[in-house]
Amino acid sequence: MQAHDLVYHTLRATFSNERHLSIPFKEYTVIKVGIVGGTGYTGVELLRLLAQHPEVDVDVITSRSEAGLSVCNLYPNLRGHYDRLTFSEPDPARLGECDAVFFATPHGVAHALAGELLERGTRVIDLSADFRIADADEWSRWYGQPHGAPQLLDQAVYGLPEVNRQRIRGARLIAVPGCYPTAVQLGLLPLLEQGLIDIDRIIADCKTGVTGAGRGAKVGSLLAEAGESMKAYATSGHRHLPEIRQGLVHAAGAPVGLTFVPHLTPMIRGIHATLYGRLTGNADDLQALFEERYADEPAVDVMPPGSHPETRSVKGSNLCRLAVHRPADGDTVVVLSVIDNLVKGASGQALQNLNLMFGFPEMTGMQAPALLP
Ligand SMILES: NC(=O)C1=CN([C@@H]2O[C@H](COP(=O)(O)OP(=O)(O)OC[C@H]3O[C@@H](n4cnc5c(N)ncnc54)[C@H](OP(=O)(O)O)[C@@H]3O)[C@@H](O)[C@H]2O)C=CC1
Ligand SMILES: CC(=O)N[C@@H](CCC(=O)OP(=O)(O)O)C(=O)O
Repeated sequence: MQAHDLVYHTLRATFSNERHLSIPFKEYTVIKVGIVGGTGYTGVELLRLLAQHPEVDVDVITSRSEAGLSVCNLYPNLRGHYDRLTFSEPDPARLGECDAVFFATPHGVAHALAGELLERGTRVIDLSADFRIADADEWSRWYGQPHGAPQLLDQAVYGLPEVNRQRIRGARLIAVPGCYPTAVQLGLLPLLEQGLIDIDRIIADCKTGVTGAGRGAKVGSLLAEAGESMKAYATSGHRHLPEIRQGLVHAAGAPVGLTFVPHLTPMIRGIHATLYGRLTGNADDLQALFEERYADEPAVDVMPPGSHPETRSVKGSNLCRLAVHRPADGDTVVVLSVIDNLVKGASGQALQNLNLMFGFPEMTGMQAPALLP
């Protein structure tokens, strides 16, 4: 079933999927989705969110290392939601029967498979960096390998709804923004769009939790290495730098000078970005500027003046919480931006894109407030 011929599947929605059994008789437009890379942190987060989505049926979920294992055996938090779903080897023919496929895989995997799925009429939502950078040579320089699908770049839409909502609605291939790029761009967009800061000297000082590094075993993610400690990394150039710069240049309409320094902190989830700019334009009411820019954005919350948003205030939710400050009424603006790297920074944003592409209410599956504490 493809997007253009969606039909009502009342009985299927009600009886074929255990997730719907407790829901009273109702008509649903159910689409079938696949997830490539279902054992990773963003894959399991997609499953958690999709379990609350009445119009999506997860039909295929892949893992090469866990093929044959029941999803609920690996992730007991999903028991009762996906009891008949089992990991399988990635099979383009099966995936191509889905209306949409999410790639929750390391870079390079979507390059290899996306073209075939698009030809079969399946929409692709890629959480990796494969299609985020418009210039294939630039991508190759930062990712240390040739770009595997430059012919698809023309149709890839950068999936930041706050910038590209209309294009996302009509897209067949979505590049879901990275976690740091989401937090940084949302914090700076209002200032850049209005030409209020010196675009030669922007600073993004960012902190992440350890799930940002994925579920694979790495010494740096061990409790004894990352716990009770904090460090900067990739100061001379992180792979998200060209992606962030691309978005900021688009907003400013001119080249920007950006210093981006990421830090690893002993959190499980969360990104905290502290963004600095030197004010050059008329900045009488920065609070009103931010409130107006995001007034109609369901995934952005501009907090009251003087606020200091906490990462835990967005844990598990598809929200970016922002606060804007002008210390001592000087010429420096400081924007604080927090997201959950696995939700607005990855799987939630991916689902927000799917909702837009298929005409579902934009935050379907993501209505619950954040977990606190
Ligand atoms: N973690 C985060 O906060 C964020 C991650 N991202 C991006 O999302 C993607 C997934 O991240 P994350 O969930 O953390 O990654 P993980 O390392 O936790 O999981 C990767 C998944 O991909 C599968 N996989 C690995 N290699 C291949 C392959 N060659 N072919 C098919 N499947 C493969 C793995 O399963 P198996 O090996 O069994 O097949 C596993 O299920 C990455 O590109 C990451 O950069 C984006 C934003 C934030
Ligand atoms: C802690 C840690 O290692 N974080 C990752 C975050 C990147 C990420 O999540 O990948 P995307 O490029 O797909 O967004 C990093 O710095 O590389």
